[in-house]
Amino acid sequence: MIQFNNLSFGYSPKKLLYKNLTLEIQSGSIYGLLGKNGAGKSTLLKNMVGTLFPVEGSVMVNGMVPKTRKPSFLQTIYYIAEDVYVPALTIKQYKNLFAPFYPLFDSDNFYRYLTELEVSVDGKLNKLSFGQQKKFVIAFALACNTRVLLMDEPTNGLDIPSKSQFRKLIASVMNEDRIIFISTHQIRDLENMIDNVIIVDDGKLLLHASVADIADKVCFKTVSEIPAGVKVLYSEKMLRGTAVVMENIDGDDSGLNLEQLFNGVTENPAMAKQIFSTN
Ligand SMILES: Nc1ncnc2c1ncn2[C@@H]1O[C@H](COP(=O)(O)OP(=O)(O)OP(=O)(O)O)[C@@H](O)[C@H]1O
Repeated sequence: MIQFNNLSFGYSPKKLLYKNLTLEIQSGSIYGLLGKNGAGKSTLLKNMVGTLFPVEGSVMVNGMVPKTRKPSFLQTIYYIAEDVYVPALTIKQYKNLFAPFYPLFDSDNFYRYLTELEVSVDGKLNKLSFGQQKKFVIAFALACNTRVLLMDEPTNGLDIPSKSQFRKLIASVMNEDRIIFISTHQIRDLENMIDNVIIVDDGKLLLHASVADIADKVCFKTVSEIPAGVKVLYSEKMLRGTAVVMENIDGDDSGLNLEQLFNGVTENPAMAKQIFSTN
């Protein structure tokens, strides 16, 4: 479990980005972290891995304090940054150098993931294309078998087949002890994969809800007229009617449209709060 307890964080002491953030992230779940540019997504991930740390309050990852960066903590968490960096080493050299830091590293699976993601194992890593480097890092991260896996824009730069392969791999490595936490703008890449959604804006937590809770509280419809007497979180004129995200008063099961949900929550946070705070 990851617990943010009244966490405040700012890059400058005079201007806090997060103020009193309290949030609990459960094991056994895949989280999608969404937010506009500059909303504070990467900052949140860096607080979890301990490269940034709170000004006030705390963050605990499976009972450990990230900022101490103890080996016993670092071997349980893997963070894929948005911009990957790979040294001028072969895949084998890289594995021999870095895998020993992760006691649960699975070499057979590592090569299997590379094959499934179609990353060539010959030559130096820095000669691979950006997308191939990204896939190499994903394969390595998955093979580390850490209890916490944080990924910042993992599908950025991946081609279409690789994105679906990525989703399959994530589903295959998930278990009840693990937390997989993905920050992204590529909303479509997350649909059908995540079971919890977190939306932040300007350092504020606008939404933390399970996909089941979202389906319970709102429905996604295309209507000819915007319905009256019901909370409409978001509407958008389409070719055939108006797409709406509205309060789910009839218990409809209309699936999830993360993009529309995101637009509704960020444009209308007060209404989102009202809808999602009801039981
Ligand atoms: N090293 C830094 N020093 C000062 N301010 C920073 C630093 N890194 C980020 N910020 C600021 O903190 C805020 C949050 O940045 P962050 O990178 O967490 O956003 P993000 O949601 O990940 O954005 P994006 O989607 O564009 O990657 C932004 O206003 C950004 O300018």
